[in-house]
Amino acid sequence: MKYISTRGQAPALNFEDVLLAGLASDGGLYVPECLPRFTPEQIAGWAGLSYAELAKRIITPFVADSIPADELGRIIDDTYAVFSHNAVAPLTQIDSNEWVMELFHGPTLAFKDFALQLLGRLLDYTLEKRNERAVIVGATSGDTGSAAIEGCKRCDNVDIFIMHPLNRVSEVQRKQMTTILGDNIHNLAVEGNFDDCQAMVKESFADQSFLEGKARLVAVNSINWARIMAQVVYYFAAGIALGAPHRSVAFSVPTGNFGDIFAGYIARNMGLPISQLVVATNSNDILHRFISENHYDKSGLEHTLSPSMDIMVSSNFERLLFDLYGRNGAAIAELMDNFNRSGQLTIDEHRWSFARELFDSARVDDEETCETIKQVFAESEYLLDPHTAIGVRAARQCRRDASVPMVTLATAHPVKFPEPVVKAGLEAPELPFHLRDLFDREERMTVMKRDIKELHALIRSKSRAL
Ligand SMILES: Cc1ncc(COP(=O)(O)O)c(C=O)c1O
Ligand SMILES: N[C@@H](CCOP(=O)(O)O)C(=O)O
Repeated sequence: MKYISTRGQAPALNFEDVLLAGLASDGGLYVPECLPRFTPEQIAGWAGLSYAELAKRIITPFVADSIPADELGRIIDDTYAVFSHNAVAPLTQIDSNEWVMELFHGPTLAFKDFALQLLGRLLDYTLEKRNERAVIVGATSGDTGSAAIEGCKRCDNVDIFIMHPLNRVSEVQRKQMTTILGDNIHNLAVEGNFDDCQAMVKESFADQSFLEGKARLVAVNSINWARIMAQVVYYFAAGIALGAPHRSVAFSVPTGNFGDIFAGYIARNMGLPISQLVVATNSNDILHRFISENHYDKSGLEHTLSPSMDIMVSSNFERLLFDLYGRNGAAIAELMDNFNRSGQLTIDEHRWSFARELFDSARVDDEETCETIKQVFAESEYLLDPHTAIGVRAARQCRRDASVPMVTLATAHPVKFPEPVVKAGLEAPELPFHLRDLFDREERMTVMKRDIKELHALIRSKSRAL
């Protein structure tokens, strides 16, 4: 399978090179040139498979020319063996025909583990095989950081630098990142917001001269196609459990960088009958404004009770635009150029209407988030984390057809975000056994300005590869 850039100028690559590439050299994001499509008979035949077996069937066509089947099988088995629930992504019913898919049974208690446990192993395998070293630069609003560190901490061939916005992640999130100590792990707390951190990641890919050709720069954010690929699997898992391919399914997805919901869109294009995708945002509602009014415009970033979604510029939105513009890279390059200059974007009406056939959206503020946590707990004694609460509220607001199962992605465990739980008048849950001493562990991080030169100097001084 070949991968092409959304901006049409970068060379087409195979999976291995895409895994190691991050952003394309023209500033675009890599996507498969042509998606594999499964027949209803194939999908029906997957009922009852374990999560790992299902993952092998879905991931194989994306990686087959880079990773032999037996290696891939071993990597996938190892990846999903570390999850603490046998079902890996269990479904819990919270109302009639309404479900949450729990994506928080991995080591760091958020959906990021699904892709980053896999990515760490894929990187390890690939770098070892090529005898190469890599520098990872990532941005996090709280969850990607710890999942990436957990996923890559054992890779001897990587140095990992993770930027988070100073004082803008929850205590548990920060501790999960900063207490994993190792010579190859570097936590950087940036005086800025998530968008600043993400912009510095992209600037680093655009000009890699600071590496002096001595190491590869690798992305762990969802700009890396491997992240999206791994996240496609759980849509199939939920859909099949609820009757696909004989029955359609709808999903509501707490959304920030548009990676998770984009994986749902890909699952649909691969043959899963998804009839509706709900983009659920917090007050940082740029994506809701696009879906509801065809107006994508950058405004100030607010600090909310769902900090992982405090994101304004959504990287993966470009991947959707690429499809909406008939996969015309030149058109996307121009569109993104205009957006970078003006901070605004509106697309042709017919393209937007096409997106609206599948996508709906809702914006949920902090007060409504706490109300929803309280309401769902009163209805079913099920405790939602604030991001999932946004998803559930949006699902209830936007649902098109009550006969279609509606699944909200439970993207994090509530233990990571005690503040909104307590504000909802409920008791915060206790940390699970493997994190019980989290608050006693030694922390290590460096505070820095939003300054690309400072970042690159730090990387040069700390990376073992440079
Ligand atoms: C808990 C949680 N929910 C939802 C999201 C949003 O997901 P995405 O950025 O893929 O849209 C994130 C961060 O990305 C997150 O950490
Ligand atoms: N919410 C994320 C933000 C980064 O998104 P990513 O999916 O592109 O890695 C986080 O928790 O860090």
